Amino acid sequence: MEFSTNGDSHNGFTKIEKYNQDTTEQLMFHYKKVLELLGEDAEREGLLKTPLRVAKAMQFLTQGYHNNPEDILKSAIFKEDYRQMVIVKDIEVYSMCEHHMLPFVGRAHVAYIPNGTITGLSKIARVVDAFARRLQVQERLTTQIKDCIQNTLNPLGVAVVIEAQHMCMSMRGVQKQNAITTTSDFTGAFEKVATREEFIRLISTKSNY
Ligand SMILES: Nc1nc2c(ncn2[C@@H]2O[C@H](COP(=O)(O)OP(=O)(O)OP(=O)(O)O)[C@@H](O)[C@H]2O)c(=O)[nH]1
Ligand SMILES: [Zn+2]
Repeated sequence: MEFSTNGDSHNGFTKIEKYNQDTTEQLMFHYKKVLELLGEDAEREGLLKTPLRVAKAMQFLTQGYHNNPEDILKSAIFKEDYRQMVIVKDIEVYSMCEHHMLPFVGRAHVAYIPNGTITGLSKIARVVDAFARRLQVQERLTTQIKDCIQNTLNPLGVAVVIEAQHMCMSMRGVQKQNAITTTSDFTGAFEKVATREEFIRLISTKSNY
């Protein structure tokens, strides 16, 4: 898959400028059919470029299949004797539920306790993105982030909490506008109640920044 970026940041996201041509053309073909099956006139002016736009959007939203999260973490590992909790909280999550291919959106809070090595803070958020930008269920997303950090950094423990709202539950189906789903997974030191409670307390505190 050819993905490249021009480094242009657009609303905080890097704009992808190049897509795999064959994949894009096939997606365009099928999305044009989807428009027609939904009762639209795919030839009307406003929809002419829609199959292309959707083809690009869907590749953007699933680009995580082409990222290797373990390599992301390994690209910035530093020896450091800090052995306390490191928490990156309020990481925006934009993912797609694998059942309806509708978004679920929320925040991830990730912590680990280093065991001789630390990783670049941004890499934690990049790992979240690499797993979120796929068709997912929130439970698997939570566990994959935890396993990746545990297996790559080998820290004393990892904790991941994700809070998210699922569009398939609000826009359609049961139509509950305010339901938030929380998932969590822990390893090592976070199995201890006191450590886990410290993590929960720290992610619940409002920052003044
Ligand atoms: N466990 C879990 N379920 C999810 C997630 N995202 C969506 N779902 C659920 O996936 C389920 C799919 O259920 P089905 O009965 O097969 O699909 P459906 O008929 O469209 O169900 P409704 O949404 O209840 O209308 C629904 O209950 C969704 O709420 C997720 O991340 N985790
Ligand atoms: Zn869904």
